[in-house]
Amino acid sequence: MSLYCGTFFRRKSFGCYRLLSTYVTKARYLFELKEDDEACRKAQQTGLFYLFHDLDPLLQESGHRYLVPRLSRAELEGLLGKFGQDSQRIEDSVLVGCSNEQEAWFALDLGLKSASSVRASLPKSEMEAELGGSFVKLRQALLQLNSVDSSLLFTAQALLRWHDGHQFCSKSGQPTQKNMAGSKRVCPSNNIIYYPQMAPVVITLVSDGARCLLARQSSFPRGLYSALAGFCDIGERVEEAVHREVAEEVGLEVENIQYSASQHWPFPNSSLMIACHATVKPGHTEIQVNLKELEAAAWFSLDEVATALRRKGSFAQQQREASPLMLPPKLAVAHHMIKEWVEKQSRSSLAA
Ligand SMILES: NC(=O)c1ccc[n+]([C@@H]2O[C@H](COP(=O)([O-])OP(=O)(O)OC[C@H]3O[C@@H](n4cnc5c(N)ncnc54)[C@H](O)[C@@H]3O)[C@@H](O)[C@H]2O)c1
Ligand SMILES: [Mg+2]
Repeated sequence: MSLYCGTFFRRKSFGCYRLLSTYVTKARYLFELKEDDEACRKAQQTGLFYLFHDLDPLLQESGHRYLVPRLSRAELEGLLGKFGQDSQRIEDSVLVGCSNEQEAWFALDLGLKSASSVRASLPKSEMEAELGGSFVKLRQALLQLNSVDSSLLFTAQALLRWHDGHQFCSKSGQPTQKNMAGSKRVCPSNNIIYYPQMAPVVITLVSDGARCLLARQSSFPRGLYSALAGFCDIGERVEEAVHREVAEEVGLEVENIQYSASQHWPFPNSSLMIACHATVKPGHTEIQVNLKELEAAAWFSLDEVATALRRKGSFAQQQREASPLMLPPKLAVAHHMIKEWVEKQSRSSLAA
């Protein structure tokens, strides 16, 4: 039997040869780049770069989709040169992933305002003209990106935003320094290490066995309803946060909490969405909406939700067609949970 097959190959590890999957090799490589500044600096020589301007990613329109261009080191140096910047600026980039072939991917923001002239914000429209693309608000581009690109851009934007907001040590007030990969910042005066943070958020799809509970905030597009979401309080377990958020927002007590999925969500800051299903006790279904948090909440039947899930078109199109219920886009974990609930309910009504 050959020791080489498909995505597996040999690597010397702990004094003996063993097979490592492509995934494990990638994970170990990324770990090395985060830990070792020299290795990361070397990876920047052959890596690819996603560009941002003031946290908006560079995108290129292609029909109804957006493509996400990446620049080689040589292309990036050429661009920086045209705007009077030297290649030192490349070290401001943050590591966001790598290919199966260990080509490292970085994100670099050339538009963030900085006190230093070396880190000057480069002019947006001139850069767009030079690059043949535009810097687009990530929220606006969401529906026109594929899931791989959106996930990568979510990570990149969150990391760039975190670095921009953590330039100073909260203890000493001194400037902090980014490591080469951008996986941490250190205060040189007291060696405090700061790591990028995410806020845990629970999102719960409550069911009474036949219907599911969806709610909307006044900031949502007209007609859009989603599952109940809320930030975890410090010291809280996920189950406690689910109980509390549902009680706070709609005045119900839930049971049978089941984890479904999770997602990193960059809006408005970096959140880790933890999606759960839960049920209310039979008969305990009367909603009391907390109007400080929500504009409305209601129970929806399987038929109403399944019909809304099948609807295609942008929110604007659906609003023009006066759709009675609009659901979150496919890439939101709320969509995934609602779909999961519809599938489960449809299976059990078929079996009945
Ligand atoms: N991806 C998805 O499917 C999906 C769906 C719904 C909501 N969300 C996200 O979930 C998040 C939380 O939902 P919500 O707004 O209903 O939360 P919420 O019900 O906890 O209410 C928000 C309020 O919580 C407080 N808060 C406590 N900790 C906070 C923190 N770390 N950051 C910001 N505010 C904090 C603030 O007062 C804020 O106004 C939102 O940011 C939203 O973007 C994602
Ligand atoms: Mg909420």
